[in-house]
Amino acid sequence: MRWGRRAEAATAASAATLPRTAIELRDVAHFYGDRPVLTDVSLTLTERRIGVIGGNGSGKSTFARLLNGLVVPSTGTVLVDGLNTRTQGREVRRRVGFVFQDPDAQIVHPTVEEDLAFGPHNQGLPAEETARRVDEMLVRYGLAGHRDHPAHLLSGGQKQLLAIAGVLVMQPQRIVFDEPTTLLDLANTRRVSRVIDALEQDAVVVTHHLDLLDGFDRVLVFEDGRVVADGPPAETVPWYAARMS
Ligand SMILES: Nc1ncnc2c1ncn2[C@@H]1O[C@H](COP(=O)(O)OP(=O)(O)OP(=O)(O)O)[C@@H](O)[C@H]1O
Repeated sequence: MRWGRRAEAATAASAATLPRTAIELRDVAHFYGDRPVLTDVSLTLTERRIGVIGGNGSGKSTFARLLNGLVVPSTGTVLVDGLNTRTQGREVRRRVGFVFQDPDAQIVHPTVEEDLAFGPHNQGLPAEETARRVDEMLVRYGLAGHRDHPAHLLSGGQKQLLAIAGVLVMQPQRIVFDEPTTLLDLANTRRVSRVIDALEQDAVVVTHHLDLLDGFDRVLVFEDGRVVADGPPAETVPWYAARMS
C-alpha cells in the first residue's frame, strides 16, 4: 500500500509507460466556487475492479464524476484511453457508463422496456439491435416479467438493477458506480455485488459498504479531497476502518 504524496508521485512516474486502456488523472484539482474539494490527484487506473472509499464529503462522488466527464476538473487533465474529458466528453461518456446512487435519478421512462431502450436508441442503434439488447438485459437482470411494468413502481432493488441494466445495455467499456447499494437491503446489496463481480467490463465503485470490495484489485482512500492510501483491499480497508474508529 502507498500513502499520500509518495503514492501520487509513484503513480505519476508510471504515466510515461501508460497502457493503451487506462484512465489517467494528471495533477487534478476541483473547486466548487472557491472551495477545494479535490487537490493534487494524479493516478493511473488500469485495474479491473477499483474501489473508492472515504468519509462523507471527502470528494469521492466528485472524483467518480470526473472519470466520465460529468464533471471536468478545475485544473489538471483527465484522460480516458487518451481522450480528454474536457474536449471529448461525448466520446468519453460512450466508453464510461455511470450508475448513480439514486436510481430514480436515472430512470426516466414510463416502462421498464422503454427505459432500457432509451440509451441504445439515443446512440442511433438500429431498432432490431436495440430490441435484442433490451431482451438480453431483461433476462439477465430478472426483469423479463416486468417488461411493461411502470418503472417507478419497481422495488428499490429492482430499480437499482434496472439502472445498472440501463447503463450496460449501451455496452460501455467501463462502468463507474456511485454508491450503488446505499438504498438497498442486504439481499439486494448482495445481488448488486454479484452483478458487479460478474461484469466483463472494468468497474470503479464508490461505496461505504466495505464488504463490497472483497476481491477487488485496488482501493483508493480519500480524505479531504486527497488520496491518502492506495493499495489492495486487504491493506487499505482495515487501515481505513481503523482510522475511522
Ligand atoms: N455541485 C456541488 N456544488 C457545491 N458543492 C458541492 C457540489 N457537489 C459536492 N459538493 C461539495 O463537495 C464536497 C465533496 O462532495 P462529494 O459528494 O464529492 O463527497 P463524497 O465523498 O462523495 O461524500 P458522501 O460520502 O457524503 O457522498 C462536499 O463538501 C460537498 O458538499
